[in-house]
Order: sequence, then structure tokens, then C-alpha cells
Amino acid sequence: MIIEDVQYRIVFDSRGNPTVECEVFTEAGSGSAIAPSGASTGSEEAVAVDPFRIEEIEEKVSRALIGISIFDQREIDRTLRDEDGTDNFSNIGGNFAITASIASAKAAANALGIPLFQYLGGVAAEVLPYPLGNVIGGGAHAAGSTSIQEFLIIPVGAESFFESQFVNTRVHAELKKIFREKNIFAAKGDEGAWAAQITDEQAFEILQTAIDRVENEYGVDVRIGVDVAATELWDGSHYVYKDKKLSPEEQVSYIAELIDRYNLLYVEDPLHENDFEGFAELTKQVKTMVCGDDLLVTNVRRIERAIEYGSVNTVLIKPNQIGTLSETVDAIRLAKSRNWDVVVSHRSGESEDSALAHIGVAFNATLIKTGVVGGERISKLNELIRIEEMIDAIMAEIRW
Ligand SMILES: O=C(O)[C@@H](CO)OP(=O)(O)O
Ligand SMILES: [Mg+2]
Repeated sequence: MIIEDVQYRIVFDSRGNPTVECEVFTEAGSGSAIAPSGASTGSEEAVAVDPFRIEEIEEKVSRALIGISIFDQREIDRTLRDEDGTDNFSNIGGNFAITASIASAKAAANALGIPLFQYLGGVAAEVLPYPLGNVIGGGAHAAGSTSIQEFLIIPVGAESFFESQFVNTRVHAELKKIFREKNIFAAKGDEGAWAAQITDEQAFEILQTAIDRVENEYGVDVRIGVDVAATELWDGSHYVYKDKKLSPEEQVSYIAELIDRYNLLYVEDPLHENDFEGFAELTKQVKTMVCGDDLLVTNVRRIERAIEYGSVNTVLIKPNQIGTLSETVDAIRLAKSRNWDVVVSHRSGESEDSALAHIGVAFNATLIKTGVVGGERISKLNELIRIEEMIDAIMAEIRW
């Protein structure tokens, strides 16, 4: 079954910015995908181009893809690469490429009449990731709030995906109460996390109080994680926080101290995007998940470098950072070959597209990073609740 047509349209993302949606057609129907976008992007990411170049790029992509088998994802993705001709998709745009790539996979799954997670992951796709929920945020996602970009929670004691997300929503709601009790004005940042004029230390204390209350009420363990997004703090020689300035060595000890003090389970981008050695220094010292986002940008070449240095033990996977589904899978496989944990992640600018939930289940991600609230975050979380139901139903039928 071949690709018969490829069409793009311009739609809007959660920040209200125009973005592209791609629809790939076969004789059996179609599949579609919407491009997300980052605010704190890594400099080595695939480049998103202006959605208003739609006419020119749609012409190129459809000419290239029409006639290829919808089930030959590698060939589809190779063709997108060839058509672009650059390393970072600066020609046809990572946004135009990733949507064509994922829309093709969805069209293939639809043609077979199976869900995307099953098309991509087969019978091995039977475990759900835990939701890594962003509950307090600042940095590039909310000006004036914390220096650390994201304070995240992981409900490690939950027994189902539903329960995990339920607990995360309780912590998010409890935080609202605490901000009120303390007379701290809190608004919401780009990902639905609370944004307030507080220091990072205050954020940790407030979050710990919220977690204690929720743990008491529901009897589930909740751990804290952070995305420092340290490239945003880096001025070329120091990490500049609201209330302090740290040298690279001080930054490593500060993060190690935070891990110890708040029993952090997860730390993302604790150092700037080119400090492979600094990451390695920290990873050696701690037992927690040390994750590379801007450092690795879902790119096999950068993951190889991180393996060489021993920089991390966890990879963040954002399909739009690399631009095709096949290369996303290559990044996941390479990380898994080193026993790293895999975390699939949304972007700060998102949409109702829920493919990320399917990709997380298909490739056995340990965690899925989304917000906790907001339609564009909830679309992935609710999809995981549906997938959990589907897996239960499938497992009740299949016997090994
Ligand atoms: O840094 C991050 O991990 C992401 C998602 O939370 O932010 P952005 O999409 O703005 O890069
Ligand atoms: Mg990040």
C-alpha cells in the first residue's frame, strides 16, 4: 500500500503560535500529526522553519513521498532526509519532516486497523511509563519565576497509570492551596506548572509540603525531579541564578547537594549543552537518573559522545529534535543498549496530538514528561489511560 498524497495545513499550538499539521493519505485512509515547539531549544536540534512556507514545502515533500510503501518507515524517513539535504533539516524544516514521518506511521497503523503503539512496539508494548509531571516552573517557560525551569514529580508508588496521573493532579492542586495559604501569587507557565516569584529553595520546600500532604492522604510515594535547563542559565563562564552565580565546579556540587537534600530521583540538563565532561562528573557522584536533553537532542551522534564520556544514564527523547521517527527509534535503541533509562517528552508548545503517548509505550519508556494539566498535556495523559485499558484487554486474550 503506497502513499497517495501528503497535505499540510497551518494550525495553532498551546502558546497560540502557528504550527504545521501533516496528513498522509493511502487508499485505506490517512494519518495525521501536529508539530510541537520548544522555548528552551538545544542549539543542535533540528530547525523548525516558518509554517507559512507551507506551499513550497508541501510540494517538495509530497513529490518525494508519493509512491513509497506506507509500511516502509525507514524509506519514508530516508527520503525526507534526502529531500532536505542538510544535517539539521534547515531546508524543509524539522517541523515539516517530523509531522510527515509520524503521520505516515499513523496512516500505516490505521491501514492495519491497530493503534499506533502496537504498530510501533508489537507485543512488547505492554508496560506504561510513569508520568513525570511538571508542577512548578520558571526559566524560559515563565519569566520572573524560579531559575530552575521545571520542578517535576514522579508517583513511584502508583499501581496503574490512572493512579499515577491522579496522584500528580492532587499534588498540582495541593500546590495551589499552599500558594494561597502563604499569600503567594501564582500563575501558570507554558506547561501548566505553577509560576511564582519564589526562589528555587522555596519551590523545593513548598513542593515537599504538597507531596507530604498527598502521600499522607493517598498512601502513594511521590519523588521529586528537576529540569535545570542549565544552558539557559549559562553565561559562558558561570551559571547565573536569581540569587547566586556558580562556577561549573560549584554547579556540580550544588546539584549533587540538591539531589541529596531533596532525594531527587531525576535531574535533567544540570549543566550546559556542551559540557559532556561536567555531566560525567555528576553522573559518577550520584545514584539518581541524570538525563540529557539539550545535551543529546535525540541525536545518535551526541548520544555516542555521551557514552564515550559516561555523561548520563538517561536520555530524553523528543522526536521533533531529530526530525524523523526512524532516527528517534535509533536514539532510543542506542540508549537502551547501554541500559540507560528512556524518557519521552513533550515540548513547551504542544497540541492535542497524542502520538507521544504511543511512542512512550511502544519503546518501553520509563517515564513520559508532560505537564499535569492543560488540554494539550491531558491529551497525552488521557490517551495513556485508554492505552492502559487496551493493553489490559489484549493481555486478557493473548497467551504466551
Ligand atoms: O526543556 C524541556 O525539557 C522542554 C519541555 O519541558 O522545554 P522546551 O520544549 O521549551 O524545550
Ligand atoms: Mg529539558
